[in-house]
Amino acid sequence: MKTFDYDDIQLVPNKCVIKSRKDADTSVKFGPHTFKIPVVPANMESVIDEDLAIWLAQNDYYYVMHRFNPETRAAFVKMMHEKGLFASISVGIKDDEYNFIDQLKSEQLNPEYITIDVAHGHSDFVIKMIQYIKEKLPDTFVTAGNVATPEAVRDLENAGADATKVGVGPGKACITKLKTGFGTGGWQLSAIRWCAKAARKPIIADGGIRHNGDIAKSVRFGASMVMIGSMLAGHLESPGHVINIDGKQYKQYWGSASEVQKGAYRNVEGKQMLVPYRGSIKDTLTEMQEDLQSSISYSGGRDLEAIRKVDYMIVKDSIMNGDF
Ligand SMILES: NC(=O)C1=CN([C@@H]2O[C@H](COP(=O)(O)OP(=O)(O)OC[C@H]3O[C@@H](n4cnc5c(N)ncnc54)[C@H](OP(=O)(O)O)[C@@H]3O)[C@@H](O)[C@H]2O)C=CC1
Ligand SMILES: Nc1nc2c(ncn2[C@@H]2O[C@H](COP(=O)(O)O)[C@@H](O)[C@H]2O)c(=O)[nH]1
Repeated sequence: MKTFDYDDIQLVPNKCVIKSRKDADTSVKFGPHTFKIPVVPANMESVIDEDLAIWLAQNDYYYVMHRFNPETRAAFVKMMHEKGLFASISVGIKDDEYNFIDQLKSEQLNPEYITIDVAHGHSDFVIKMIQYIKEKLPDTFVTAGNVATPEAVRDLENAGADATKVGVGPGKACITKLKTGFGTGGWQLSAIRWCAKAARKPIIADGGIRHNGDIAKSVRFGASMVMIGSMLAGHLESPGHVINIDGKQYKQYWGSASEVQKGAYRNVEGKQMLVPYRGSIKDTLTEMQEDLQSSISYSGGRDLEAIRKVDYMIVKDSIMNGDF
């Protein structure tokens, strides 16, 4: 199969029909809510915490809280609902997680969104968890992942998932490709395209975003939402500490399957690294929205739908020469 990734593609402009980029509508409906932009910070401990989740929900951005403080999740759902905000949490697939779903049901805490967050989402045990959540919390919008193939998307959708998350190994802090030989690293955008053709429900493109223009490319190839880790980790609001090295500021970004996250060197498929400090996430999200408005203008339309129809050129191995 001929494959490509974000740097191998350029979208082809169409005649502009809007007077100003401000007139381009970047909003997206995902599940029961409509959000400002099709971007969600990764559900990683180094990317999101409760304060950031509250700010994102208050400002019409989608968020997914991580699952690495499992005992705080029920209180988190309650707190968000008391503030009049939507609750969006993550679960795994181990036995305790079934007790947690039972707890949510018995306490009538119905989160609007649950994301099943495991490395290898094409699994009987993910299917079982989807079915369990849908039985106990039928009104909750369930995203399941991560997967890499159309067959996986169809299996999870057939089990009841409302959305699937695509991307195995393209992440910046990822070493899955090196440790296991598997994944979509190097062909993530092709994987989005391949999976989106089979999907009957929304897909989230997860991992490998390195530039704002990659968001538009993800939308072009079928993503409804784009999950971003490293590019959203280095902010004032991000959980890690600011670190000064030779007059430059950085923040720590660690993989969810790293030794740092796991507290042990077992089945490690992620690493810790430094990302440049970028100030407030508010400015970065605003810039992403402005760049996406520009993308819509280049697509010759007024909203995200227009991007989905544009032509593209494969420019393998050429476009990054000297650009950055
Ligand atoms: N998107 C990506 O490319 C990747 C993301 N991650 C992230 O790292 C975190 C930890 O992930 P994960 O290890 O799945 O979470 P868990 O530790 O919750 O493991 C998931 C469950 O699936 C079992 N399992 C069987 N085969 C695999 C496999 N190949 N990989 C992982 N689990 C398997 C595990 O058992 P056992 O542990 O006994 O094998 C465990 O019971 C998550 O947040 C995940 O999103 C991790 C790697 C890749
Ligand atoms: N293989 C691994 N993938 C991981 C790990 N922790 C998170 N992730 C995935 O990466 C994306 C973010 O990617 P980025 O390119 O935007 O930085 C995240 O949403 C997860 O799917 C890990 O330890 N190993």
